[in-house]
Amino acid sequence: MHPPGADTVLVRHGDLNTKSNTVKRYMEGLLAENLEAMLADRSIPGTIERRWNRPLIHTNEAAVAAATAAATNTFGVVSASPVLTVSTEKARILEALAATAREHYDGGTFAVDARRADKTLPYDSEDLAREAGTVIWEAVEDEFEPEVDLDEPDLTFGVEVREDVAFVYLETVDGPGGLPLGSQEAVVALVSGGIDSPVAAYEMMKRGSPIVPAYVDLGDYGGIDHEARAMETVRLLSAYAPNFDMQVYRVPGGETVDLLVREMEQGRMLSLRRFFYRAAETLAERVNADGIVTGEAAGQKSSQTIRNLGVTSRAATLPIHRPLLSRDKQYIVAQAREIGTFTDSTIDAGCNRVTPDQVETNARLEPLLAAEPDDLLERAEAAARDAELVDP
Ligand SMILES: Nc1ncnc2c1ncn2[C@@H]1O[C@H](COP(=O)(O)OP(=O)(O)OP(=O)(O)O)[C@@H](O)[C@H]1O
Repeated sequence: MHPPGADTVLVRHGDLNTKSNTVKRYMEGLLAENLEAMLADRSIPGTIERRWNRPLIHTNEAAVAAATAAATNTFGVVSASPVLTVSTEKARILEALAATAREHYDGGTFAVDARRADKTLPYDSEDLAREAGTVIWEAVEDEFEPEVDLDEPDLTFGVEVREDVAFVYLETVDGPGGLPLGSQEAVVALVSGGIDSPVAAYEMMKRGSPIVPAYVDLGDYGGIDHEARAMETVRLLSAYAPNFDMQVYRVPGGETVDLLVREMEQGRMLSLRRFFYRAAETLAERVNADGIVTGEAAGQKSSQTIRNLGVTSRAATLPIHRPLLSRDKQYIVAQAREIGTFTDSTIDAGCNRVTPDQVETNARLEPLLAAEPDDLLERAEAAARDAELVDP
């Protein structure tokens, strides 16, 4: 919902404001590039203007809702509003508010949220809010019985007055927050066909790290559905990063899984993790990434007890980031739904099928190393070198 004639999107960012001016300028530049790419990917007309702390997207009224949606899918954006731009003259602002009220008010309570960045203007935000309330009231009172509610209004008329222009809007749509993608170094994302790993990858992207997705082909223990699901989630994630390459490295792991199932009972799941981490690390060297991200959460599975994570993580020297470590499943599922990667599928494939009858929750490194194939980590390195790039 937007004021009649709105053809601009006001974009707000958050964490960038805590940076030094040089870093902030750099990050704002990245944000502008990412916004441009997002618009182009969705064929939305628009140009980006970098002003004050608020990037603006200039588009047209027919595209302003789609441009707002694109902005609120861009990392680093806290919120965005489709706005009508008018001069800072109070009469013009009040006129725009009255026209907006006539178009969109249909009963219920309302409030005015007025902000003023330029303290030299001949009116302050309180005056403006008061007069705006009266003007809106008068615009609709013939048809309705308007009511003001400053705490929980049905409709909020927003006004933001800057140095040389003012913006009038009705809607503030939340974005993901975080930092612009590309402002941190890349990480290799271990993605399976599950619910958690795409959410973990998304969390790293949200903090600015492009991801290099890696899927370990588990041979007969994975299967076509498992891989298809992993690819589909990467494809969905790539919509948040249209100007970043999101091809997937498919790491051949089938033979090693067969070997582990044949030769190990207890602990084989942990050795498989060690294979994953070392493969991811080798891949990271290959693509110049600085970390690994997984969807693991403390205690979610036997391989994810704090002790087991401690033992298996030693297969890699690069940091293994686990943004979901402290999250409950319910939270992760809600987040997966929110970002669009949730899948209802409950196919029994992937690591679950490798799990032995007797699970290990309390591993120690030395016995695990003694039990696993001697060349496990060399196998992982070779597999990462042989990994092929596939389109998700
Ligand atoms: N086949 C695979 N290829 C790449 N990474 C994998 C694969 N299987 C598991 N992982 C990684 O190991 C983590 C823990 O594995 P787990 O067995 O819990 O995965 P899952 O339940 O199949 O999937 P998810 O954790 O995504 O819900 C995953 O979050 C993912 O980062």
